[in-house]
Amino acid sequence: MNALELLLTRQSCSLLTTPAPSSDQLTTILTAGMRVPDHAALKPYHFTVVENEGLKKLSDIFVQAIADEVSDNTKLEKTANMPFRAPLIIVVSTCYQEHEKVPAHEQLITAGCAVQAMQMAAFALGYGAIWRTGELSLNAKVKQGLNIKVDDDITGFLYLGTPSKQLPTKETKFFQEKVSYF
Ligand SMILES: Cc1cc2nc3c(=O)[nH]c(=O)nc-3n(C[C@H](O)[C@H](O)[C@H](O)COP(=O)(O)O)c2cc1C
Repeated sequence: MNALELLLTRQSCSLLTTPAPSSDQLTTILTAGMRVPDHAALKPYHFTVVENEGLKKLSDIFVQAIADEVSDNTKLEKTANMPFRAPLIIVVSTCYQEHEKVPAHEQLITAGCAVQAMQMAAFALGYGAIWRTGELSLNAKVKQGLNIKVDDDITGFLYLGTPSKQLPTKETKFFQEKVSYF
């Protein structure tokens, strides 16, 4: 797949199964994540790779994070199952740094670019992926369980794996309504 084909046809896939990217492929994906636009080269992100027993650990963290507020078993079960929607998850979080020229929102954007870059690398390798956040990404107990500082942000849970179903190609979104010429 060439670069333009990737950019013009990419789409997320939420139906993911094994195999996950191999160790070498994961290296490629993480390396792509490091190659993002980054003002002052702060590397204001962290990647937590969740696989194998890590998926169960993440599931436990999710459930414990909401257990005090939620008693509905269906919701608890749904939450427990979330990490098992893919064989590999990369949690991308920020590592905000004080910098006179680089405000926090720019650092968040860089971390977001890393999610996108890793998703694109996964697509180029023939895998599917979807970027998720949701209320758990804002939950302090989830951050604590993942060793993420409470003042940092979880930019995304990038779910990765092999598409279990070929989804129809989405229609092209036309740029005309979003572009003006000055
Ligand atoms: C920051 C961010 C957070 C997102 N969070 C979720 C989410 O929690 N759940 C979800 O189903 N999709 C989420 N999405 C959307 C999907 O990643 C995906 O972009 C969307 O389903 C549209 O599919 P497409 O990428 O094929 O256009 C999020 C996207 C972004 C950029």
